[in-house]
Amino acid sequence: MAVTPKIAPSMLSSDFANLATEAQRMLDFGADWLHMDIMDGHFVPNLTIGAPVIESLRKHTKAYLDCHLMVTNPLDYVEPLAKAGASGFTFHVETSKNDWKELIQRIKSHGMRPGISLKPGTPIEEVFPLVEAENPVEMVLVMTVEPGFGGQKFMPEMMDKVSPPSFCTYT
Ligand SMILES: O=C(CO)[C@@H](O)[C@H](O)COP(=O)(O)O
Repeated sequence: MAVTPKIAPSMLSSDFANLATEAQRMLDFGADWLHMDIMDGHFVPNLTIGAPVIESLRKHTKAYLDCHLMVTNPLDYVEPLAKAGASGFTFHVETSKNDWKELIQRIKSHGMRPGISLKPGTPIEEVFPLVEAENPVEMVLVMTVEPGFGGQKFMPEMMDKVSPPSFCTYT
């Protein structure tokens, strides 16, 4: 199946006082999606944006808002982010061991696209059940940095998680 790469720059390094302008600049440079890093200061030691910022940005762009939920309780964010206009809702496998089926169902029923993310220390096999499920996620976000901050050094060893053998084994 041919996969078309998409460019989804993280807005984490934006001037948040001018987010709409920064977002348009990314789109003018050819971004397909806008990657929105949502952090709760609990799952990761940083606090960024939430539904109100997504809602404000949605008033200025029709772009795909690819929300990455670095939060301990992703279920709490489904309805607020759907109402705010989020397009994608990617949660972490480390925070959803027991309720990922409900999460996927809720995300989809609220009109958003479910994705799953995993930290560098989490084996890729942990997300296979969510990819293989009858009602699966539609994207896997392999973290190549520790979640929580921008500007970190790329971890090339993470590429083993996205090499064909890992998924060929799965498929
Ligand atoms: O989730 C994260 C970091 O927690 C990623 O979205 C990127 O690490 C954002 O930072 P830069 O791309 O600016 O380094």
